[in-house]
Amino acid sequence: MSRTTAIAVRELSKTYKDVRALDNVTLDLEPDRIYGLLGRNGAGKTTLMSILTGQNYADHGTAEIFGHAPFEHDPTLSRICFIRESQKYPDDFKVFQAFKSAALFFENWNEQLAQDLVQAFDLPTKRRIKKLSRGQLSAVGVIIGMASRADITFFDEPYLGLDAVARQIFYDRLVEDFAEYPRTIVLSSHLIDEVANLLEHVIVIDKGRIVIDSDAEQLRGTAVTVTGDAAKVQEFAGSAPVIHRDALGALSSVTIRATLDSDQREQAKLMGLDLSPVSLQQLVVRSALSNTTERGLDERTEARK
Ligand SMILES: Nc1ncnc2c1ncn2[C@@H]1O[C@H](COP(=O)(O)OP(=O)(O)OP(=O)(O)O)[C@@H](O)[C@H]1O
Repeated sequence: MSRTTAIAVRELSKTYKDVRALDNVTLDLEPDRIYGLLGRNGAGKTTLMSILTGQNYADHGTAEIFGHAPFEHDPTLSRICFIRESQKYPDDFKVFQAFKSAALFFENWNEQLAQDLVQAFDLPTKRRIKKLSRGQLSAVGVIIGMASRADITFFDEPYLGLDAVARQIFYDRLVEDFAEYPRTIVLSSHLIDEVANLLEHVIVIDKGRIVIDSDAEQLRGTAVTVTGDAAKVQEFAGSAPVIHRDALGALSSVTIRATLDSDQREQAKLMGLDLSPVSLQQLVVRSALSNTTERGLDERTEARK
């Protein structure tokens, strides 16, 4: 593992009875970056995060955080904060007590940030946690995750029940605080378009396998949608792999995997074609769909043997 690696995962696999939740996952995550861990329901995101935080075991392979297996090394665990969608707190805990115990556990805890966020989310700190609404409960997790300023923070779909305004507060404050106190953030989310601008690096997992592991900017440049006269679109697309195709009479709109240079862009313009960028959400959805199709083909071929 190089000195610049925060998380190193090698050939990690995990099977629950007949479900292969992780299938030979290898990844390196650098410190001080915001990662998006994206994927469909049941793709393996929570399983991966729970192994990385020492709350679950892999059947095969290794996972290291700052050079240590998390479950064997307490000092490493205290550098990690894991906020889960269905975070559990002790019965009868009040909100402020949850913050007090987090402050004791996380050495970089920032009380001022916690208080600012309490105000921003309008959270009743004296109320018992079990009486909170679903969105308020999520706000407690978000506040702990942010105010912990842990070296690595995992947010596993932390927004359940948060309204659009509260989610925007979360995104804005995360970016603001990250700019001042960079750390490694791993954010798992289904709301890809909402979080797209936050992410510096994107990891897409599908059926336990990594299907995309790419810098977010680079990833956006790997596909383009070409729209115009169907024959010209076809000519321009040539043999580039097609991710998606829409036809409307003589017009067509084709999304291709290609990184265009300025000459090719000029050529498209001369041909009267329109080029538009592909959103992260589209790329992720298309990758998951093509993985499903390929896996389906693999499995059908296997079955015939
Ligand atoms: N304790 C368990 N016992 C059996 N199967 C499990 C267990 N935990 C997870 N699984 C299965 O493993 C697969 C991966 O689950 P995981 O929770 O990691 O997915 P996820 O990507 O976090 O999904 P979601 O986005 O829906 O939260 C799923 O098929 C799930 O049903």
